[in-house]
Amino acid sequence: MFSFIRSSNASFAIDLGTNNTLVYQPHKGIILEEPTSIAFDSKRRSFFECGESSKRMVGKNPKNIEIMQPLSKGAISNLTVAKAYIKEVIARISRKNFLKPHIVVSVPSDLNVMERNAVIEAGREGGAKSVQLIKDPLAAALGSHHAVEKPQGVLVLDVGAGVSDISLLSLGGIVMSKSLRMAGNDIDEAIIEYFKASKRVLISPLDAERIKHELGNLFKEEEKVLNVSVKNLITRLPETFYVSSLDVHQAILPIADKIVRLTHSMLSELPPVFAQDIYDRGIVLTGGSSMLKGLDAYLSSKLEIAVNPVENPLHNIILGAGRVIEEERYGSLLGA
Ligand SMILES: Nc1ncnc2c1ncn2[C@@H]1O[C@H](COP(=O)(O)OP(=O)(O)OP(=O)(O)O)[C@@H](O)[C@H]1O
Repeated sequence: MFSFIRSSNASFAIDLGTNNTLVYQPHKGIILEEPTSIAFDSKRRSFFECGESSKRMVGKNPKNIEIMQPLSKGAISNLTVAKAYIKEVIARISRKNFLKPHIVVSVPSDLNVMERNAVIEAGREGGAKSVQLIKDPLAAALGSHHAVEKPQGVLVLDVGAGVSDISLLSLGGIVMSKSLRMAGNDIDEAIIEYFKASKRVLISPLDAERIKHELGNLFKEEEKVLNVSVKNLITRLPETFYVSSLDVHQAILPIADKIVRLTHSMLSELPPVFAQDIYDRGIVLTGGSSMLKGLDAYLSSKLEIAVNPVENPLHNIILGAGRVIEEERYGSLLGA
């Protein structure tokens, strides 16, 4: 299975997320962490900047330059853009290596065959010698040092940017999983919509994310405010607006409740043989959006189960995928 690790071609693990891409090189660690975005110049008909430098152009780009995201809600939404993006990532990571690399890409557990094939095609045409896939929940559990290979249940809730996924793992595989194509980006969107409808102001996506990070809290606390530049939808003019954490709380609750319902539906369908394990150990909470203040306590209070956030929610999938290429015993977790 793991012949490629010993071959002369380099191997890399890639966490290709809706918002963030991370790359792990065996025995070096994380060597790239960037936004999953690429800029396209329609005048020259070519892609040029990718990652952080393309994200910085958002909102400041002339008409001929489009900032594109190859993924939407965890899956490749535009194959041409995805190929160009992966090609750029591979060019960067294997700059000093003339051989095509082997790559292991972590993907959401609910991708269908076409979506998985799109990742493999994008990887191969992007310049990889071979492409293998690992499912995000398995990588996340390994990255946070849970023993996925044992005959015991581990329940992982991953709330990323585009997808919320809850999976029950045992004996190195996924026993069952449920997902919702809704996560951190939808929280940003909910903030924008709330302020549009109730305050008649338009907030930019970047500010909505900043507001979420700084003021988002699923429990009502003492009011905090943040000064944000907005467009007044009545006067059509820009202005400075004070965003209140109490409004942000109202805006984000509906999405959190959808994540509660997803988790509840998984708990209610747990095979009895795993119920004891899960109620003893609780739910492993990961993904960037697990850092939304109060999410662990909110889930725990609504579902009456322990919810344990991982230490490194933005990195544990890539660290787990990295372990798979470093430790031969995990080779069986890979698939196509
Ligand atoms: N402190 C924070 N509070 C709330 N949300 C946060 C915080 N830090 C990061 N996030 C959110 O985490 C999300 C990114 O998480 P992550 O990198 O796990 O997603 P992804 O892998 O790109 O997406 P997906 O797994 O859904 O394809 C973004 O929506 C971001 O706003």
